[in-house]
Amino acid sequence: ATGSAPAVPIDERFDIAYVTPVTIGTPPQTLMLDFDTGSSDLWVFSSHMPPFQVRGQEIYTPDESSTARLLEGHTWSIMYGDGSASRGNVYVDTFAVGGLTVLNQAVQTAQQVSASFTSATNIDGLVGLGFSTLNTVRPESQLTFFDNAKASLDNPVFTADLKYMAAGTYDFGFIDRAKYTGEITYVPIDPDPGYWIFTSSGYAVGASSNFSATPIIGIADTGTSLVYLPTAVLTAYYRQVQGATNSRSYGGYVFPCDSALPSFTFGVGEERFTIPASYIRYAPVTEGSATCFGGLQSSSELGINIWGDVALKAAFVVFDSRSPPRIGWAKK
Ligand SMILES: Cc1cc(CN)n(C)n1
Repeated sequence: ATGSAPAVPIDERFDIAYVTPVTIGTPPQTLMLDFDTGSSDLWVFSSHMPPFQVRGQEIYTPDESSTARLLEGHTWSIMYGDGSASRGNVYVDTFAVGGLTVLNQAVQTAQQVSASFTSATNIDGLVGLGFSTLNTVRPESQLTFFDNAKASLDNPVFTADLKYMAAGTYDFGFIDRAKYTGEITYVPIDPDPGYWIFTSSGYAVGASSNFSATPIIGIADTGTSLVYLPTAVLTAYYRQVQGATNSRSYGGYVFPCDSALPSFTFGVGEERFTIPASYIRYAPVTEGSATCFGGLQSSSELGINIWGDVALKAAFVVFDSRSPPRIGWAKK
């Protein structure tokens, strides 16, 4: 089996996050979920939430699904790197995305979500594509949809083709030769922490002229908007940007929106990927401001480097969960 589904930006002005249509239950209930390689819970806004926490999101109502079964005594609770959080109980039900159907998928129904989820009116929940060891359901942790689907997939892989201010694609079970150019460069993944962790071979400010060959261990995270890298890399980059400052009040590097920006190049093995300046001129700090927030930010507070959407949309990325797992990067 194979599947293919769109990854649609939730905002037409900035690539804050991408959502993908899925159906849950019988008859099918359609929700738009954020496919997140940086976590491993499949959770949804639900009929179990207080109405004031729902602001336009679609909700899953298990009582209206003839195939929903409560997973007795099971609960979940998750907090993400950005401080957002949610928790609730658990059902199993039929889950379908891009032509793929998984019976008895654990669907975590929210009872509480934090304010930032309530404000994200175009995100109805998340589909974790990390390793199932990270799943937060207790007393028995649950498998991701990808782990449940894997045995029936033509190949145990999924790919991310995210795009700048446009709809991209998640493919499951196959690698679409038409979505990339040249060859795919694969590097090993350390699955133990549960993330898609790999080592980048270095970086350059601008094109890959002055490339610094220095290993950068980080996670490929489709659920994070920006790129978070070590301070040394950030100072090397923003030193080239007129008026750039690391703003405590805005919580990161900002610069005048009309400043010239270099591109940013990162290495995967011998291959070099360049993030265009337009991706790094991420968004005005507030609507209409002449100050812009950078797409490259510091990882010093996070304890881990993150290759989020700003980097992922510069490439075609293969998440290959063969044994041992690996990640592949190709130009497009
Ligand atoms: C909701 C959410 C998901 C992620 C990435 N794993 N973050 C940082 N926030």
